[in-house]
Amino acid sequence: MTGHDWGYGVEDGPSLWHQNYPIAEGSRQSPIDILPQTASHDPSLGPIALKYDQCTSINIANNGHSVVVEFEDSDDRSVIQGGPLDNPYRLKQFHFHWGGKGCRGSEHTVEGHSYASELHLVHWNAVKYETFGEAATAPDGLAVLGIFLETGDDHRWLHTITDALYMVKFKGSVTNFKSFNPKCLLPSSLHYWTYLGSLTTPPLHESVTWIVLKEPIAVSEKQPAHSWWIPGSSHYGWFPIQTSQMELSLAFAAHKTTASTE
Ligand SMILES: NS(=O)(=O)c1ccc(C(=O)N2CCc3cc(O)c(O)cc3[C@@H]2c2ccccc2)cc1
Ligand SMILES: [Zn+2]
Repeated sequence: MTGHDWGYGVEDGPSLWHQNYPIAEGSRQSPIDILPQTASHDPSLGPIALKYDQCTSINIANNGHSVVVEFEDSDDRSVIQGGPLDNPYRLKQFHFHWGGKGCRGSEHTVEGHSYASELHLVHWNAVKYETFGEAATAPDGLAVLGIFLETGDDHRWLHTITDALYMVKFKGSVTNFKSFNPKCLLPSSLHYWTYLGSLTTPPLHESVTWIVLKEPIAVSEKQPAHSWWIPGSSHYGWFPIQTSQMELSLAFAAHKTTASTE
């Protein structure tokens, strides 16, 4: 998996990915434009359940396409279940899709409306598959929870992540990022749309059950106040950087409360 044969530029962007990844022209490719009026209500779909209490984040890394927070996934301590899923799926990582300077970067759209950004919490089916890599190629291997980010009030905890971005400026950099619980990134409602789709980046495997929350979370204009290119990344990673450089341990020390989710 070379990280530099695709990107978001003119020479290597999404419209060209099919050259190296023919599945780009497959039958269940993501992202999509979500049309709530035509989405069929499926009464057999129950609520999704997130068990993130014993979350163990390990590190934050810049893989050249995005900044990813990895989790310990050796057991079922952090899982998503319910909704369209037949069994629990383990949290593996989360990452964001930000837009270019001043442009809106969500991957999914709702009736053509783009959001400022989109958070993806990536989970894998450890009941049926031995490893994440194996699950990532299976049609029921992954479940990704998509959460839209909209500009609005200052998000109390997002600064913890944006402050950490200083540590992973360059592609391939990794830094410790312990005890971050993504529960604080959830909106108050877990109402969702769901469909069978794919990874939104190469290798574009058609292995994702998408669960996209209807309610966005708010990030303040201040948070993406200025953004900058992540040197060394093939992706114009316009990540919001806070002016206040808070000590990461200090931010986590404050981070003992977990958001309540219904
Ligand atoms: N946006 S998304 O659909 O939620 C998504 C989910 C997972 C992954 C992921 O884990 N990938 C794909 C991209 C990638 C790039 C790398 O440089 C890398 O080292 C790993 C990955 C992994 C991946 C690679 C190969 C098979 C499966 C996953 C990427 C995107
Ligand atoms: Zn993603």
